[in-house]
Amino acid sequence: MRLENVAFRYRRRDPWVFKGVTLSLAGGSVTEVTGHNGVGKSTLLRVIAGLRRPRAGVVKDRPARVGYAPERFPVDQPFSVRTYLCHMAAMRRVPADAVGEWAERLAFDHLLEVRLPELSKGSAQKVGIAQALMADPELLILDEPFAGLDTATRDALPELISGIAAGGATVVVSDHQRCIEDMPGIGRLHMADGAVARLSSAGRTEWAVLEVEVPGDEADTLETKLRADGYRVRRRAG
Ligand SMILES: Nc1ncnc2c1ncn2[C@@H]1O[C@H](COP(=O)(O)OP(=O)(O)OP(=O)(O)O)[C@@H](O)[C@H]1O
Repeated sequence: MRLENVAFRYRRRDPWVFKGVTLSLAGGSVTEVTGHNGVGKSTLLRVIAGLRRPRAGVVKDRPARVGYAPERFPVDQPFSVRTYLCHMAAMRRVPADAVGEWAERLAFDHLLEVRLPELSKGSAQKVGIAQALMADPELLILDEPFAGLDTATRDALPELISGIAAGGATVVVSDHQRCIEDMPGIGRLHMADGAVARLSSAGRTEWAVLEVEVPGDEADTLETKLRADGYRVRRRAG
């Protein structure tokens, strides 16, 4: 699919979230979107998914079957996990067996009878991811899927994502935590100042290690900033 000169703002008098965005997203590719908080990653993902219409420009050749997992899964619906997922499966004409299979793969099968509002943040995140994956999507959009996940699921998700891309789907992931940055062949989009730049991985293969000491109360902010700018950050205790 392709975005041509796409611009978006929420309301007519609002500032543009982004402008002049032209990019192609190939079938079989995984693309990581990075950028500071509030720069417009979720908004770009919603436009790519077709949930928001661009105010200018065009989106061409969006695949028909889209799976989208929002940054925060809306848990205020009065259903159990099973009822919700079976309903989503029926809407997408997916056999109901898929619910149990995905619940097992994402390790929340013990929560199928729990009501959505009673889920923990990470478990709700898994349900949101499952409903996106279940649709056998040709375009898969995951907005910060790693946030709040337990280690086992966080470790398993990159392989799941690359498997879906290997089947020909176009995958776009916003990933503050940089959990998929080392995925072979991954494409990178970086958002800043209302523009989207494609970063090449060429020239980025040789990494230097720089030790920096910062005041403890600034460490979290700085870490987030550095990660959003595309750097790898490792914390040392003490
Ligand atoms: N529904 C909305 N209505 C109006 N403005 C919005 C809406 N959603 C987001 N915005 C604004 O659009 C801009 C981009 O927000 P967006 O959530 O896309 O950023 P983000 O890069 O995903 O942020 P984060 O990293 O914190 O998730 C922000 O200024 C935000 O306040």
